Amino acid sequence: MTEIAKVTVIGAGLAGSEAAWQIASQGVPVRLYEMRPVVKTPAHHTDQFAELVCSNSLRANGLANAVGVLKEEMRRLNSLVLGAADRNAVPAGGALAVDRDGFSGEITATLHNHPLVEVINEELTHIPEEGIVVIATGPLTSPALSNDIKTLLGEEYFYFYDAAAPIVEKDTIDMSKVYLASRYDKGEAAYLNCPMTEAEFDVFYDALIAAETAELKDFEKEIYFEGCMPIEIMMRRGKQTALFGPMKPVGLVNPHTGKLPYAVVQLRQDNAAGTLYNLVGFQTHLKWGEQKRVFSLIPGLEQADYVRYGVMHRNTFINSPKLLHPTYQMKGHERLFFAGQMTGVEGYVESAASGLIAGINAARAVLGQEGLVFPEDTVLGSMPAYITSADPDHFQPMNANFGLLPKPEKRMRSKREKNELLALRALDSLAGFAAQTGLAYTAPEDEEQSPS
Ligand SMILES: Cc1cc2nc3c(=O)[nH]c(=O)nc-3n(C[C@H](O)[C@H](O)[C@H](O)COP(=O)(O)OP(=O)(O)OC[C@H]3O[C@@H](n4cnc5c(N)ncnc54)[C@H](O)[C@@H]3O)c2cc1C
Repeated sequence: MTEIAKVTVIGAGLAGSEAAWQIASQGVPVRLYEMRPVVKTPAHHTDQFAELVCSNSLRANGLANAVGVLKEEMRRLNSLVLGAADRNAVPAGGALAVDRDGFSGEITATLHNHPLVEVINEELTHIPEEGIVVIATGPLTSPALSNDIKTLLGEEYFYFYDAAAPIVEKDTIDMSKVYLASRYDKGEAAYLNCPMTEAEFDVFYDALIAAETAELKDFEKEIYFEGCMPIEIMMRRGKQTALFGPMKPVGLVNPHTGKLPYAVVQLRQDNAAGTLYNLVGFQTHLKWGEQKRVFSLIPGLEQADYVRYGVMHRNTFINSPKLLHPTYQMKGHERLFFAGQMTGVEGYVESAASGLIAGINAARAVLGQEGLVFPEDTVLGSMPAYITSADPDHFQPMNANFGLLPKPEKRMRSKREKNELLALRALDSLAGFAAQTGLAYTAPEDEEQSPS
């Protein structure tokens, strides 16, 4: 019998651990490289796999929230990370929070004890030149490997920090107050514009410069020197600065009044489906609650729902819209897979979810099977669909959210009903996909017993 080739997984974080598990679960051997504790990162404290570097919460657990649906999908596909999280859960209301040592300890032991997993505690400084490789080295990828990846991808497609503006759901914008226009009517009217009077701008300005900001970690302080300025810092330099910058009204006559507004906040379409819009130039370091409070002073955004708040933090990630297939394979280098935060998915669960898909597909590549593109109406599939189809010129990482899923066929009365429908549709779609592709799938007990 011919020996099955080993897959190399680099990084035993949330994504790499899940990827290694999924590969080994398909009978394919894995060589898993983890540099800790030999080489440390600025945020990890232990030598354990899948260490949670900050909060011990994996966020909402129910189906009312997209990240809850994502967890349920992962449970059904035999996820190591979700299994360990459920077994090490601590009381946290509607959230899934874990005993961090128990959680990471279980994942570490499971992989160490797996007969198909060889663990090597070593920093890889170069991408191996042969074989199938999953690169899952996370937001704090070691500098040597970062340089090697940057050389492979091209400097312009590799980023060291994430300076993202908030993103809102289009359905929650008050469309009676905003207008569609491009500056000087050039090209198609691509922006939704939120106009402000001088009095509205003054109130907004005072609230913004006094709002509370999140604390920067020491290793994140370099960010501001890379030429990226948070909106609140720009505003603190003087009231006029933003009026000549991101809030400049020139060329944006308000068709409701026939006049130029005093200031404008522009919203740019963020996904192909047109369900999400970002606040152009509003990268910010304000605390999330403060963003909701201050940005609700922008006409049209009073009731807006945020699928992602603005952030500025150290984050190694790549331009996935240019570089990746939805299988998490690199275009033109299909033996290389990327997984985790570095692909532009954001969060513990999302990182593990991308590891799950990359792992399944890496094993399939070794076995000579075609890669699987998960359906876009599952939360698992909506993430690679987003990161590989977003605008490459303004690409920023993204959390799981219902705005990434195709709209329901019929209009629902309330957002709650719409989300319920999207959640059930996602789980149905995953069950159908698993049946069709032969993916190992565990139905929940009530589904198994149902007569249909
Ligand atoms: C400071 C900080 C706080 C965060 N807090 C949260 C939070 O509270 N909630 C949340 O949902 N998300 C949070 N995130 C975002 C993100 O979800 C986590 O970083 C998550 O751990 C990403 O998973 P990952 O598998 O991509 O990377 P990681 O979990 O970081 O795993 C990458 C692994 O690769 C290893 N590695 C790196 N380079 C090499 C190399 N050259 N050779 C071998 N091994 C290597 C690292 O040691 C690490 O173990 C935070 C991120 C940061 C940076």
